[in-house]
Amino acid sequence: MASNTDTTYPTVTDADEPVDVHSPVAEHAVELATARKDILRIATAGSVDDGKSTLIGRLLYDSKAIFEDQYEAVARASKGDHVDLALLTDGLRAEREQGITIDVAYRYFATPRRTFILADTPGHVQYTRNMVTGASTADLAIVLVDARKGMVEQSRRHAFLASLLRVPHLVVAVNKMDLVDWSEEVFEAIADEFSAFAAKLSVPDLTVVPISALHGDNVVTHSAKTPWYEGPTLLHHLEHVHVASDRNLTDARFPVQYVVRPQTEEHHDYRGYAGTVASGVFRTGDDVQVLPSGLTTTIAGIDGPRGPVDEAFPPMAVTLRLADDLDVSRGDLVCKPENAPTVTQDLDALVCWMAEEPLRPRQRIAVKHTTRTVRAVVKELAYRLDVNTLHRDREATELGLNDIGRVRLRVTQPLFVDDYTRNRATGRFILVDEATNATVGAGMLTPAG
Ligand SMILES: Nc1nc2c(ncn2[C@@H]2O[C@H](COP(=O)(O)OP(=O)(O)OP(=O)(O)O)[C@@H](O)[C@H]2O)c(=O)[nH]1
Repeated sequence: MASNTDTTYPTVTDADEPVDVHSPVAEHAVELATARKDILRIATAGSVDDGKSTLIGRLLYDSKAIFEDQYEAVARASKGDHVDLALLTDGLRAEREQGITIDVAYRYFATPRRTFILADTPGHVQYTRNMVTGASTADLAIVLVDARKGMVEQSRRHAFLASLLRVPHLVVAVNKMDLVDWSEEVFEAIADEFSAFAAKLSVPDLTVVPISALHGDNVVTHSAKTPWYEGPTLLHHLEHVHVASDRNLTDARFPVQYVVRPQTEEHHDYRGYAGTVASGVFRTGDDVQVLPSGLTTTIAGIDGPRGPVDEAFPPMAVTLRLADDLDVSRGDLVCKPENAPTVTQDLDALVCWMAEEPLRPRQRIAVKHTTRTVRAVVKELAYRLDVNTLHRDREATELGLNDIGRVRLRVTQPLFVDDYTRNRATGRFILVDEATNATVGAGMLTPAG
């Protein structure tokens, strides 16, 4: 068997992010994951001016994730008494958006305990779309609320989306506490209202923190202004929230991203299948099944970026070597014979529509599911959901921009799917306009109800 320790294989980039598939950030994430650092993926949401940029700036600054010269530039550009940390975030955001139509910017920061990948989803325009994009892979969502305004319609909407996307942990950051005199009553009223709403949504874990992003209170260090608050600071919670058990380590799913066949003399008989483990655990010697062929074999070896590894689990990017020379190609799925996903051409999903041009029955569209892209036709729109009242409008004939509804699709080739509630990686897909290649929707395969 060929050894690969001195061979550089291309890095897997696109199995984990639904939209920003080729970003260097995704590559970096894979790097970090394979280095086995503990990673927390965070999605942020808030309405305009709630202080999201300031909070992100504060987290980056206080965790020393920015360079001194960046801070000095921001300090010089700030008006008034305070250094405007939002300039930092907005500056980065502007840089990121130059020339590319990506709405979600990913940022990194790290503490000795954890590495954080923060999906910064601009609140004002198309927030549903941005949040769906950012939150579908998130371990935790932060919803910002302005303490002066309390819970507003968008807070409800963001909490609803986080629960719809099955984000396991929700944090409500009650910001601008300095503007309500650090009032415990104001904070408690918001916390109570939010908890009551979250209880209706099956939010598994809710934490509410009183903060001032501008002044840094309870963001990284405990504030002397809120002696009545005994909970964790925001960063402490982010560092300690327990996420390992949120990952599905039961159902082994490895969507093949590409076949690795180095063209060098030395490695001419090497063949591996590269991808990111979507769920479950793969070990050398395991019996596996490849879909759609249904053929079975065993794993001869697993190669990580730094050489062979004994086992692979999500979200590690690895190359699997199989004992038999099967015909495996991009879009195939490696799983375990006794625990295969559903193979189907009929998708029944909650779809969040993200295009100006509405979604309508009989429309043709492309479906991108894990590493497989297939053509599809919209068979039926069962209902459109009102996110504020949770009412289902069964008379609806189309889904407009940012609408959510239950849609049935028929795809031209089988997909290997799981229920989204069980497996976020194989239970979601994105909808792509065939003509423009733009992402126009995101779907979650959840049981019809
Ligand atoms: N007093 C006070 N002002 C704050 C606090 N956090 C943010 N602000 C101010 O609120 C305004 C809006 O903050 P941003 O961080 O730009 O708000 P945002 O939600 O990120 O807005 P977008 O980026 O446009 O979505 C700015 O003037 C901030 O300085 C806070 O804790 N206290």
